[in-house]
Amino acid sequence: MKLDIAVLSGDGIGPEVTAQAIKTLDAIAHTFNHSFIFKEGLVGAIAIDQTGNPLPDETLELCVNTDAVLFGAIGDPKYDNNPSATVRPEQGLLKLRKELGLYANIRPVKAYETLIDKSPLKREIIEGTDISIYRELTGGIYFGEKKLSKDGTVASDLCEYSKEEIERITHLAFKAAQKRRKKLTLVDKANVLESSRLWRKVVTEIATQYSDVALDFLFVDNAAMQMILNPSQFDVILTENMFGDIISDEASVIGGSIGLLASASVGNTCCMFEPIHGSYPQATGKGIANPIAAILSAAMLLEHFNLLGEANAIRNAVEKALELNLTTPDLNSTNPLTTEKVGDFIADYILNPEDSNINFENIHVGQSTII
Ligand SMILES: NC(=O)c1ccc[n+]([C@@H]2O[C@H](COP(=O)([O-])OP(=O)(O)OC[C@H]3O[C@@H](n4cnc5c(N)ncnc54)[C@H](O)[C@@H]3O)[C@@H](O)[C@H]2O)c1
Ligand SMILES: CC(C)[C@H](C(=O)O)[C@@H](O)C(=O)O
Ligand SMILES: [Mg+2]
Repeated sequence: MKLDIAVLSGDGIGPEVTAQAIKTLDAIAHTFNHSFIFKEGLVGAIAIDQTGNPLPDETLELCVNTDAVLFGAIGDPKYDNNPSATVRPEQGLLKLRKELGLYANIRPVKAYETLIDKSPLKREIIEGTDISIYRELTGGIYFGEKKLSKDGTVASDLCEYSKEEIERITHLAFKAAQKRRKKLTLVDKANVLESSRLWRKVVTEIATQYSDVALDFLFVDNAAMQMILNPSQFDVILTENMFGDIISDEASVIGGSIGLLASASVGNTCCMFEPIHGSYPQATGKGIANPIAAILSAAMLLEHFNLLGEANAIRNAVEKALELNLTTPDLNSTNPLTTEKVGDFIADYILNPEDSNINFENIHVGQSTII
């Protein structure tokens, strides 16, 4: 298969982790005889620095005219720490999601057996956890009208949802639940918010078309607690934009590191794949960022194009790295590998999964090659 992939590495650790995802996709292309063409575009703080615009027109055009977008991360403290900045890196990401119509963001959360004892949560709590979070991505409070009074003392952000916005992601979430453990939990704040009451009404109506799926509801404050107390109760979680943002970072604790959590953002025509983490500016250039979230985002890209064997080859290589403790400091405090070395190992394992010449015991930080 030939795929054109727009690469938007962005800021901070974005370029480092995205480079490992590309290395992995190159190994897949080589092994399975595909052609992946990568074209780079500017986004975020680096785009502001170079063009004054967090999403230059050329980048948007590149993304519209490609098969898929691979996104790194954006964000820079020089904008985050300046409340009066008028242009922000985050605006580039939000505009991109909106313009590409990426209304559903799918964030899988899983407890890897080999990492369970590294999680701050107890084994018996997280064992067996396998959740798919369906986060609405182009509506709600992120995109409602923003106001600041003239004297700068009153501010507001409107949280607005239409029936159609709720319907389209709800169908995707129910279909996903049908292929999984047939349970869907709507996370909302319907005891307080009118927008949440609309979510409940619409989701309840649509549930009649998916009678094999058990639907339940949780208020977001309780859901945040349940995520830590009893995460294996969840199968598919459906939720609005901001709640999904927050509970997915929280859920990453189950896996052992946010550096493991990938995502797919889909709409009617375009698709984008990105780690759920941010630009982790403190780690920029240090080689300590975990590249696995970016690499698993590449696996989600392949799944989107029905390249299931290829996606599995990535997942197997990632699981091998985790099993052998060939990981970055977030998961391995005693003998960590660099971002690049983890990427090297994963790509190498894809190329030579059965190669008995790979001596896994001899992989050390500081070597330029794996063997
Ligand atoms: N999709 C995105 O591009 C995205 C997502 C979240 C935050 N951001 C932006 O990123 C910047 C930093 O935000 P933040 O510090 O709140 O969130 P962050 O996700 O960048 O980092 C939070 C913490 O998570 C851990 N972490 C994140 N990525 C990691 C990785 N790959 N490997 C190991 N550990 C990792 C680190 O401990 C880090 O301190 C901000 O500008 C924010 O707006 C961007
Ligand atoms: C950077 C920010 C706009 C973004 C979001 O809130 O959607 C991020 O936190 C994410 O999870 O992708
Ligand atoms: Mg987030």
